[in-house]
Amino acid sequence: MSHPPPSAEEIAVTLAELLPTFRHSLPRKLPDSIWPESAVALPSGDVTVGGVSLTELAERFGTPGYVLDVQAVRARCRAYRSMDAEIAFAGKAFLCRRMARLLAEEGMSLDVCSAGELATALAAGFPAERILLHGNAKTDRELRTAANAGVGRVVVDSPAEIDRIVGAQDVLVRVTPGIDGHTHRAVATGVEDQKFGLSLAGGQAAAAVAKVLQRPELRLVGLHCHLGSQISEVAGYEEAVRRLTAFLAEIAVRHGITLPQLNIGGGHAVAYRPGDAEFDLPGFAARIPRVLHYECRKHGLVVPRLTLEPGRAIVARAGITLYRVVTVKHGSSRTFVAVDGGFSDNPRPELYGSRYAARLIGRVGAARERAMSVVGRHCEAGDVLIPDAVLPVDIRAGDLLAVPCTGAYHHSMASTYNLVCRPPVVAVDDGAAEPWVRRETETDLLRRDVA
Ligand SMILES: Cc1ncc(COP(=O)(O)O)c(C=O)c1O
Ligand SMILES: N[C@@H](CCCC[NH3+])C(=O)O
Repeated sequence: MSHPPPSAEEIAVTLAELLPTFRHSLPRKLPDSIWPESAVALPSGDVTVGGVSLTELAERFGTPGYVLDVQAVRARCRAYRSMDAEIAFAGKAFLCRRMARLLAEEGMSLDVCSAGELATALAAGFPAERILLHGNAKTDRELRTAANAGVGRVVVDSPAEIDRIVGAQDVLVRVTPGIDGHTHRAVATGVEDQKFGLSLAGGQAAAAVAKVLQRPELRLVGLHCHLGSQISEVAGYEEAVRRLTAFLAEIAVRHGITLPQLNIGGGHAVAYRPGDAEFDLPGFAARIPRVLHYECRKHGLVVPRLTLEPGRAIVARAGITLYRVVTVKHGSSRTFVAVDGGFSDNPRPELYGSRYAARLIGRVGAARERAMSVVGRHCEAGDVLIPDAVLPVDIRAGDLLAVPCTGAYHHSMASTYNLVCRPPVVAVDDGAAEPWVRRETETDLLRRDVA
């Protein structure tokens, strides 16, 4: 007996039922903007990054651990370097010797803000002339080390510092332009009345310029400003270019000099969770040089060389943190998934209320998912990594979790709170894993404990 052919509606229902199963039976790229481009989800529930299995990385190097996709970092360096500008990576986002060597290979410059960052860059053989020294409280030792090493430029952040700069040095004056980048107030540095820079409106920037010019061994090469961090709008940068170009014109009139460099800092936002606002780099690359050229023409200035200082936008998305679930506790109103890391490897949720996503790695979890709190291991009730992570309901001790977009300001802000050792950084590239920074051990901790 022959069956009547299925209706279009029946075919659609069958396909819809089969599709999820089919989808999970093939490797697929992780769809959202928060994973490195190379991330692939496998039918087993594992994820590979840079061609390396995250499950294998966790087994080989332990957890918690930071994973860094080398090609993702290089791709971001190249995206920025395609602009007609000097690109100085902000070392505070993530720095180790191997990273400094990668940056040198990619033709980047480097912004350092401490003796430690400077020592790391120099130990890696990073060309000193491509280093800029930042900081609102540079010590004499740091200024001396920079001078001895032949560091390219010092970015002046206070009037008193001008007297303390050692030797013949190229300097930029850091200007506070009075621009709100609409970001978290802890990282908003373009606005008035805070510790960074010299106010444009208040005249402190103009006074600093005059003071630098009084020291003949210093060469004033340009102006700098940094609006803040995790800024998603381009408009603030356009306004910064307008205000700083007007100031360059004022300097030209008052002192008869044309400054050849304009550094408008970094701060370009990334998405930490799907749907978060991201910085529009192509829009920025199209608009900023146009505004700069227009303003320079208007003021009759030679167009200065533009410098950018992205940190987060270069490394954030290249990084992933791997955690092992230690215990799952069902509280009165929520489930707590406690992992073997936390505040010490990621203080950003507590500092800025930053939000992340997490993914179960290495097995296919229950189809049903629910929001739960991924919490750290530290002795603070606020040590909550993700208050609302959507995870399979059968999550259990021993499971592996990956938190993407942790390449910037995670390793660099890690602490040893509770004397918990800091995680390693393992770089992945073309199917191979290479530790760049090893895991800290209790012996490391005790080495500093000298009495
Ligand atoms: C002077 C300076 N330049 C560049 C950066 C890099 O910022 P981001 O990592 O947000 O690009 C910072 C940090 O905010 C900074 O203080
Ligand atoms: N540490 C901050 C950014 C500060 C930028 C340094 N000026 C963060 O994790 O977002």
